[in-house]
Amino acid sequence: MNDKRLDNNPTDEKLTVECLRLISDGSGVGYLNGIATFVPGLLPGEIGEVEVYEAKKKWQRARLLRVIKRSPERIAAPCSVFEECGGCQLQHTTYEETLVWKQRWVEDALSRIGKISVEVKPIHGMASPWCYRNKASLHREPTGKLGYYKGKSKELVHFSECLLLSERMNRWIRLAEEFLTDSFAEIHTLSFRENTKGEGLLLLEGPPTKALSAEDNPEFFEALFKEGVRSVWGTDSEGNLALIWGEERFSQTILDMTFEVSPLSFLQVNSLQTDVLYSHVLDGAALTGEEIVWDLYSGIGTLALALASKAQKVTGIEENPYAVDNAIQNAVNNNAVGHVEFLMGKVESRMTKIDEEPDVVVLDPPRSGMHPAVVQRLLELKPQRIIYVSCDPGTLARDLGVLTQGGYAVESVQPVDMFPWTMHTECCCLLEHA
Ligand SMILES: C[S@@+](CC[C@H](N)C(=O)[O-])C[C@H]1O[C@@H](n2cnc3c(N)ncnc32)[C@H](O)[C@@H]1O
Repeated sequence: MNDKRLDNNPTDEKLTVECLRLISDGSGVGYLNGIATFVPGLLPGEIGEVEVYEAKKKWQRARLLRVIKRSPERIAAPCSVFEECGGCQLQHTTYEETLVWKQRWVEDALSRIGKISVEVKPIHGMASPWCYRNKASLHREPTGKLGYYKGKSKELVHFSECLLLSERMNRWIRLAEEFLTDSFAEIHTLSFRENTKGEGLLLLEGPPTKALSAEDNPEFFEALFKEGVRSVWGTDSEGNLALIWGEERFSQTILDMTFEVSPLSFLQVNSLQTDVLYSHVLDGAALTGEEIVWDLYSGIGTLALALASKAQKVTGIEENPYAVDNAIQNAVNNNAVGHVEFLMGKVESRMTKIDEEPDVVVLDPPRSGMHPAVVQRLLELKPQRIIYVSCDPGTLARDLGVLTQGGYAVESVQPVDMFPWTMHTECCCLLEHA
């Protein structure tokens, strides 16, 4: 059936489409003979010449060949590899316009998927939306060249400067390209992290062939140290995480608290906006000091510890053992021992074994949202307030739909732009039990 349509509509045929809106992957959408046609790079109000490369019964994807009528919101993408690189989807329009669309995507998801009628607060954008990422994962070619994957492919896109990273982190990447040509040949991925002090951590990933050693390339480590990198991690001969060189502890400051983070633990990638996001969580939780609080998907304990001084007790649940170790140490470092407990395991199974009933639940699941068993358990426990932090409006809307049918009201939805120029949007939602 699909092939037949493609036969009737050969891929090299040039067609004209008018873009009506942006969908949540950043593509423009218009209609060709009543078929929804998704065109990355086309903006609302624009007319584009396109060619279809994938056709289904009800929708098709097309490649933009040229813009015939231009939107006043179109800008020249500041990044020279924007069109090839999969990292950003929205650099062809103004920052203000990207915020307008992110706001709409949240509103649409909540009403269409969740069937929720709520006024979404204006998105909290960034005053300066560049150089915000504190983490970069680069893939490596045998030549030593580093790059990002192009879209969902394994094709590498090289760049001289990524505008989402600090100048310092871009320099670390150049150093790695310069020095890692012959040594560490088996390394296929390099992940840098930078904290708010400008200190860095590097994780080298590859197959567990032999233990990595700083002796194999001392010039590289010296050069990194001069530029602020404080530790390099890799694997030992059994494939376990091992410090190759430098300081064991790497920490990040959030809301004036200090958190140790292992190379394999989750950390919010936008340091400035993390404070904004967490402030909304603290406001939503509205703690008086009496409450039993759960922090589900607690990572290195950032939210749990930010809440601890205002609660009777906070219990965090997290499946990543490195993150749980960090959280336990972070409780000691931030004088919260006795107020917090961190449990390791999957939220869906671990939460059924806790012998206490929470008044307030804060949760920040991965993009896939909550496991259905977690939603059901929350409906049984009926905490008075739930603060749901989400990086995916679609799964957020799905979960909120179930919670609202089970007796919760969505009191507020606050989008925060944690990922400028990309299609991603973070939200902090407050729910109250009736
Ligand atoms: C989006 S992060 C949030 C972490 C933390 N709240 C923060 O702001 O840094 C999600 C966390 O959930 C953990 N996770 C993912 N699935 C899980 C599950 N089924 N049970 C427990 N933890 C899970 C991940 O390891 C990660 O640390």
